[in-house]
Amino acid sequence: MIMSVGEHILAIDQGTTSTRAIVFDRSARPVATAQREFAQHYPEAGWVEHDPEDIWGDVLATAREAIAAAGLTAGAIAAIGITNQRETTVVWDRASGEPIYRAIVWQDRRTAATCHKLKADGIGDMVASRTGLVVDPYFSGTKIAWILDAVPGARARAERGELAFGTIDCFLLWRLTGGMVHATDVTNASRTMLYDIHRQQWDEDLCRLIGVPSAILPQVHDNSRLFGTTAPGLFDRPIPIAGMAGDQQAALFGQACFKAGEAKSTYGTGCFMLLNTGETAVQSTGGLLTTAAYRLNGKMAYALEGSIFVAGAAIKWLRDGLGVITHASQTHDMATRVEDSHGVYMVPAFAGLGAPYWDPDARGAIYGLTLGTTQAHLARAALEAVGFQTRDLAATMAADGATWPAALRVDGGMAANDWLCQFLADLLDTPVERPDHLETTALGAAFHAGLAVGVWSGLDALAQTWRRGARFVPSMDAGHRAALLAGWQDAVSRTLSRR
Ligand SMILES: Nc1ncnc2c1ncn2[C@@H]1O[C@H](COP(=O)(O)OP(=O)(O)O)[C@@H](O)[C@H]1O
Ligand SMILES: O=P(O)(O)OC[C@H](O)CO
Repeated sequence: MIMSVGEHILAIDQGTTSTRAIVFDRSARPVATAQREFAQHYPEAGWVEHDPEDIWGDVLATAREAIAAAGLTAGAIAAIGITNQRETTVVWDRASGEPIYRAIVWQDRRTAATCHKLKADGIGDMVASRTGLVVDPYFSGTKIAWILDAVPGARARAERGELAFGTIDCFLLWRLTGGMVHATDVTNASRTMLYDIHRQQWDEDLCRLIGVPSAILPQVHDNSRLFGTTAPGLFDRPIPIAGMAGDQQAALFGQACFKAGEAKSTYGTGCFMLLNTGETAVQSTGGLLTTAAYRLNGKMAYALEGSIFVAGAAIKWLRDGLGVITHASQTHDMATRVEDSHGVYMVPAFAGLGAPYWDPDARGAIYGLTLGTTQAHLARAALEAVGFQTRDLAATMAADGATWPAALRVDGGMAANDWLCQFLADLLDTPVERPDHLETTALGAAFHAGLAVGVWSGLDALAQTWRRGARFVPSMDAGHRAALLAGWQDAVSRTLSRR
């Protein structure tokens, strides 16, 4: 264990649309937050990029702001925990530290044709059995290969060991340590389509087949350990970086879902439901992912994951694309104002469909429009789509034989919406529990870092900090639920690309 004088933990939560830094105290309460939204780049249809320099600038600025807003100096920070949008891929020059291309974001579909070819070549079973994933542009592997082929000379430089790949956690660790450490953690590695989650090492066969030289890959570590120390000059004192985890696994950890059979669903840009399956890596037959939940002291816990690409992003589209709302929270009152969605179903396949359909070529659709359709019906249909997709994941988990939790814990910006939480409870026929603050992703990163430096003694101490804010109990009758679900299934089947 690393000994440290401070008692606070700084969590960096680098998300898809914004970067947050949150200072937590020993009782796991957020004492100060700083947040910045950053630019999304859509250079071509289906492409999504971020500027890694924007991300780095925002991380540093929000980290400093949060420490100052808490009335602290770096000396009071026992450790930093990093959590991040997963899969998003950065390749940089080891000598200069400069990215050779913008970050290709997890939502980006540019490698769909490559993935179709890989599937046609028959590597789907190998990918599933070794990495727990499905062959899809979502994951980092084909994005890395794309950058190496698109940037002149990059492949040769990668083979000579001059370039480094990292997901956002890894890139930030590199920058925070002044280029001293090139490492990631098991949860982020398990999203690359290159990492064998059973043998817990990079898979040379997959690297060769996907076209990724192993010289580019980072070291892979437990989630909770000393990853490195911040470079001189970044803060008024060097701070240990002692926790790292992909944001969805961090949320599972922050929700204290430490036992097999406990699950959380996070509603941000997308929706990600993770069920802790303990030491057993459950292989889904229905399109869910098997993924590392966390590894502590060398011992792996696995999770079954359902990944939905569009949740809050549909609400953002109502605001920014259609101008139907000016603030996301308005959707609550709009959904409440109408009796039902008036037969409108929205299938938000803006970035293809993820679990359990895995159709990268599907595109969004709205069905059932009439002259009586209002903005409120559209808003309600967008919220309902999030519920229906969650129900699809839950049904697949049940079909995979997984133990369904007594209650589903929810978090993420969109979980602030009471109407959505009640609809989730009704559709899932399971109580939905919301913690008293929704920053569980950041908290999970703080937990990992705090465990490593002794701020918390172990998982029991962490579990005791979980505080329920609200509970939503199912109240929809079974016939109504079945009718709604039938309409949804019909809408989805009309949207699939049938490739
Ligand atoms: N009250 C609300 N009702 C519905 N959607 C909301 C509400 N508040 C936020 N959202 C949506 O949630 C998303 C923000 O959640 P957040 O967890 O910050 O996302 P991320 O970490 O993916 O950037 C946005 O897409 C926003 O449209
Ligand atoms: O940034 P978020 O919260 O939308 O999460 C993105 C996921 O990690 C993508 O797998």
